[in-house]
Amino acid sequence: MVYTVTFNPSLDYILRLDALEKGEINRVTYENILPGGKGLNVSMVLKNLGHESQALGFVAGFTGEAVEKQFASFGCRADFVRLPDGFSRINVKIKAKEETEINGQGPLISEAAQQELFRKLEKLEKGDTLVLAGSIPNTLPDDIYERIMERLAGRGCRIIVDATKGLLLKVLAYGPWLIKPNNHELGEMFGKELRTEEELLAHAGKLQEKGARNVLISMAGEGALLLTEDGKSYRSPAPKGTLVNSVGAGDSMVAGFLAGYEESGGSLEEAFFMGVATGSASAFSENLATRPEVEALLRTIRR
Ligand SMILES: Nc1ncnc2c1ncn2[C@@H]1O[C@H](COP(=O)(O)OP(=O)(O)OP(=O)(O)O)[C@@H](O)[C@H]1O
Ligand SMILES: O=P(O)(O)OC[C@@]1(O)O[C@H](CO)[C@@H](O)[C@@H]1O
Repeated sequence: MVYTVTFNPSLDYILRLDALEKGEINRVTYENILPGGKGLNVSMVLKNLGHESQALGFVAGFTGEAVEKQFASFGCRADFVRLPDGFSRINVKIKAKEETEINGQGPLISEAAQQELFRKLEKLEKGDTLVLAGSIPNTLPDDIYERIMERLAGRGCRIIVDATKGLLLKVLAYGPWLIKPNNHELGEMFGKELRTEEELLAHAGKLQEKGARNVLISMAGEGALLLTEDGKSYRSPAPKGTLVNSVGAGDSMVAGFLAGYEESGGSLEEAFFMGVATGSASAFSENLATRPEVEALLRTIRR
């Protein structure tokens, strides 16, 4: 079973407008509200691809109820910890000439609530996959990913971490099965801009030296690279298409990778191409990738 953990789920309020004028009243031409947060997105795309998962994390208040309800309406399973106070955040995604995002802070997560999540994670067993994705609210200790990985050590679970630089660097010692920095995040981890594929793969190798097993580097419209634990590397251009909504492209890529790995009986190469196609299918669509969209793109990049 795949479990996704999202510490700070959200309602993503997606707005489209011709131009965003600072300091003015702006009127939108399109609006939508979707459940969000990286782990939830991974679960929703897995569902679209025909794979079950269970989402874990924290929700609070009326926005939390809306997250739960909408998430369930997509046919996704969740076992969230409900917090007594506060409300799940609303993240505003403004699509004008350029994309602007305003992500909320999220509710306070008490020590007792953290323990409740840890109890839920006790059910993980050999062969299960855990996806830890997204930021940690600043009301939580920033070693929480490490604490989870420490507790699960030796159980034979595959752990995927999709987080930004500080968080990601800290979990490497626990041997995550897959990490997915984008090319900019990878550069930031080393305090430099990485321009060529050779530079990116060399630095992915440095993350492997620190403990990461497989490193998937996403590069938005430039495609992706994969460095596997047995030293093989794969590259793929992004499929051709028109960018409609890049929110969740990275999460979709993780879901596609997992689905591809599962469906191919454990081929990292197949997982990689399915990941790229799924990321791009989400980027080219108003909503998250669907199976027919992914299959159509996969045919354009895979043999
Ligand atoms: N403009 C684009 N054109 C084609 N494919 C894209 C585009 N943007 C994203 N993708 C696809 O999605 C994958 C992941 O995108 P990206 O590198 O932006 O991840 P990310 O930085 O984690 O994104 P996010 O945090 O917005 O989810 C890319 O490797 C590519 O396959
Ligand atoms: O604030 P975080 O946790 O880093 O990111 C949250 C978020 O921006 O990521 C998802 C897209 O990847 C959105 O659904 C969500 O709003």
